[in-house]
Amino acid sequence: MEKQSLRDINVSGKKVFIRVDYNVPMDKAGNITNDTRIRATLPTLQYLLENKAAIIIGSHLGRPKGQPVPAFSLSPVAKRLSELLGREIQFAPDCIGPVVAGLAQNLQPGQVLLLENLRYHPEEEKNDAKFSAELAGLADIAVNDAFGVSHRAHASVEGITKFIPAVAGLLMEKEITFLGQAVTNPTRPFVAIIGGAKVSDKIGVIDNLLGKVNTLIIGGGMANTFIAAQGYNTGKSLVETDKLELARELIAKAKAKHVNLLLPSDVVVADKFAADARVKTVSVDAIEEDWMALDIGPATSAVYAAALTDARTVVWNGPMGVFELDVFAKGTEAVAQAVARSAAVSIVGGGDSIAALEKTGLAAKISHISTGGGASLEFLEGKVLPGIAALTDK
Ligand SMILES: Nc1ncnc2c1ncn2[C@@H]1O[C@H](COP(=O)(O)OP(=O)(O)O)[C@@H](O)[C@H]1O
Ligand SMILES: O=C(OP(=O)(O)O)[C@H](O)COP(=O)(O)O
Repeated sequence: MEKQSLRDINVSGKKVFIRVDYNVPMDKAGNITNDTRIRATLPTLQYLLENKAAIIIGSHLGRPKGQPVPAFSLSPVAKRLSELLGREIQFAPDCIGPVVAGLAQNLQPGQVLLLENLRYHPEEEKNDAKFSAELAGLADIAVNDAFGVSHRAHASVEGITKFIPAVAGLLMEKEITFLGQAVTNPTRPFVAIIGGAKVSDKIGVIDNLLGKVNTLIIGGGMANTFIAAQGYNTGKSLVETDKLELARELIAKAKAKHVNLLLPSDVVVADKFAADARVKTVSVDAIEEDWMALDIGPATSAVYAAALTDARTVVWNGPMGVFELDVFAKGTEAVAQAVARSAAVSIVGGGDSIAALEKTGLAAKISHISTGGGASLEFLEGKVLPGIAALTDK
């Protein structure tokens, strides 16, 4: 790796601000439903503790839009981290301000302080210099172990590196090494699978991916925009209406580039977003006004599974449906089974994608589980992620 990592510096007796991605899925009651992103940072935290650093942890959770929204508090994460690390974690009521500065100042080597959600402040996402400087003022060194958010030029990810030396954490190092190897010279056929709900964030990635992959499989919420772009009614489905033209261009571009672009031919529709909804499978040209597409249908699953049989490299971000509800999890399960069965080097990334994969029990069959979804897609595109670019060169 061209960037310095924790191993290249001396952290003994230092205060270290570590940016992590603890944006973990939670249920409505506030229980963490998948803690992979927390567990993935333990080697870095243990390394820092063994090397006698005082640790200040910063993270976002969800998208609270610059407001202190209690449902997005990191408090449940503090509890889980304490259990996993087997030691007490101090939890700060905010991420900046005099109280936090006092807690950071008194922090001793071997102690751990978790800050409250960085996105409670709009300055985080604006990459505000004053906010970055205030975070930097808490510590001597910044460590980026938040691969999952390194495609965002945010204050705690990018801005902070302008004020204190910044290096990669051990998770970041692992992600870069693995994804780098897999995507520099992928064994073909190379298949990318994109689904999930962050459509406007990720649809732009498809343009570049069309220059890299042999087959592109689209499912989940992402598929609905493509279904609408083909002129079909999508009822109450999640659709990004301002991306229809882009979706049409992508369909045309795939054709011109001879990329096998696979879109659903059938979908599972429901009359509401709930486990007890009325549910049926319909062809994509038969979605009725008051219904919403919440999973790919069985015919589509079969086509997608067949397209994965001969794959040699697979990158997957975004579930094929609302997998959290069993009735809409079948498409994701079918694709997970096909990826697991194939001989491909497989990379599955993203907070919800990891949760979906673990629900299928097939996680052990995947070559690399990446903590980043959007980040791994942008890395795959060949983009330099701002959070990585900002780290100190070797
Ligand atoms: N057809 C759909 N309509 C609405 N939401 C969907 C649909 N398919 C999947 N989803 C939702 O997408 C979410 C995950 O999307 P995303 O955040 O993009 O994935 P990741 O976290 O893996 O990057 C899941 O919560 C899932 O319920
Ligand atoms: O969950 C995340 O991304 P992902 O859904 O692409 O895996 C990261 O924590 C980034 O979150 P963001 O997309 O709200 O910036």
